[in-house]
Amino acid sequence: MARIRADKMRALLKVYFISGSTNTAETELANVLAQAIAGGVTLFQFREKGRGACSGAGKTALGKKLQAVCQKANVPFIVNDDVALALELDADGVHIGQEDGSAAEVRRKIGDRILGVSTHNVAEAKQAIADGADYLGVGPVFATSTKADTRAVCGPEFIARLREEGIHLPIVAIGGIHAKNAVEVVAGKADGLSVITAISNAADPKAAAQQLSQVWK
Ligand SMILES: Cc1ncc(COP(=O)(O)OP(=O)(O)O)c(N)n1
Ligand SMILES: Cc1nc(C(=O)O)sc1CCOP(=O)(O)O
Ligand SMILES: [Mg+2]
Repeated sequence: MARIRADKMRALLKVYFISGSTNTAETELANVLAQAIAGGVTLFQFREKGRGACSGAGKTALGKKLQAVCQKANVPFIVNDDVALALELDADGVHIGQEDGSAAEVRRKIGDRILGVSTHNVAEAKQAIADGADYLGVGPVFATSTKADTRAVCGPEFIARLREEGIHLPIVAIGGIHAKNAVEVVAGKADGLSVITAISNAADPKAAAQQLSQVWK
């Protein structure tokens, strides 16, 4: 296997759905994911965090179930934070943040699998690139109530600023994105839209994913 090419990575980031069992009122997250994929989700991140989240064997079992949904539809399956679980499941990749340890070490552990790293400024972005990231997660571009410990809202225009500073790795925006403001993110030079509640809380996850997908057309 070889590292993913930047053009393929950009295509996968277009509609990046992130979720865990605590993000949806629907008891079967696998159903929400299947509907979202039918609506055009291009990449999925299993992020099992927060009060009431599964751990241990329950987390592994849920991960396997969601991975099977992704595999059926040929959508790559990324694991948030938990490198050991990603290796156990033979996931397609891992996403880590600045508080999750060394990206270089994660790259050594996961080989050619996809590595995403959250970055908030040019120095972090350059370090993530040097460490072997395949894409950068940048946010929060808008206010979000899904994650309490975010940095300050940076606005979608921050991504254009990173480009001007010479950061050319694929970038996915995150934080408070929904169908109505997604167009601002696209105009701000992001390669992709990553969302939790815009899909996980939607009455119709398929339609929600379709609307986000439509922004790229
Ligand atoms: C695509 C994407 N971007 C950013 C994040 C946030 O990662 P992190 O800062 O490590 O926070 P947690 O998600 O681990 O709470 C992400 N998960 N995905
Ligand atoms: C997981 C996460 N990371 C963020 C960051 O800024 O790094 S914002 C965020 C939550 C995104 O959820 P929603 O789409 O519901 O706003
Ligand atoms: Mg993290």
